[in-house]
Amino acid sequence: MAHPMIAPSILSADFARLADEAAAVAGSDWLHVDVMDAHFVPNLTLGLPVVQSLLKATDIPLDCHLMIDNPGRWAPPYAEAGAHNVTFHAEATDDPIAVARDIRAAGAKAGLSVKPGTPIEPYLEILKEFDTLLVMSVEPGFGGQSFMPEVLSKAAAVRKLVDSGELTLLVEIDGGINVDTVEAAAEAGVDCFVAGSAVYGAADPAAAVRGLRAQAAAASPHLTIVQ
Ligand SMILES: O=C(CO)[C@@H](O)[C@H](O)COP(=O)(O)O
Repeated sequence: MAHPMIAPSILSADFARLADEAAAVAGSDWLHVDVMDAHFVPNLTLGLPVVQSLLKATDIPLDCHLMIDNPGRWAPPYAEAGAHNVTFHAEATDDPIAVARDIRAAGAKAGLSVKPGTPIEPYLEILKEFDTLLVMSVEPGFGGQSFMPEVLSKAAAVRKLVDSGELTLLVEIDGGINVDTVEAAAEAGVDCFVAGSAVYGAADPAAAVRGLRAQAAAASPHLTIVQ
């Protein structure tokens, strides 16, 4: 049994008030931080200095999702800074194992992310080097897009390997997660749900987090809320 983890994405928050926006989602399991470089994805967000400041402003573990080229160069400093998770894209490097090992050696959990069109089969063998698999359910780059249900087969395939004891990692999903989609993701075997607009667009973001967690727990036999 796993606790359904909710990770609000600050991409949908007010960047001028990040400390307050982190406080607004108290009770979240992780705070998802989208780092975009305008090369790997067609958008530019924030980098290491903002993450260093956020680390001082919140106790919520930071789940840094690097949508950047050359993660081998840029990922370890996020781990050294104190990020809980540092996730990079399979499509951005020829040597994901080396990047994962560097992240872990620097003290963080290592995550591998795949775009919607990237198959998971070529990466199954190396997932033992990772603590999380982040399945993108929208094209990375922007919040507020529609959920792509066709990616759920990837989450389900990895869930099977976790349940059979062949792998130990968390299955995370990112993009278009809201009250209409969270249950399908939970049924597919997701452990951790990133939600941007569904949380920060809500009148009460902390209540939205609790609501998504309760929906996920109710939808899947592998999830139960740990208080
Ligand atoms: O990584 C990304 C987008 O590239 C996500 O983290 C989005 O920020 C999720 O936003 P919503 O789809 O939940 O609005």
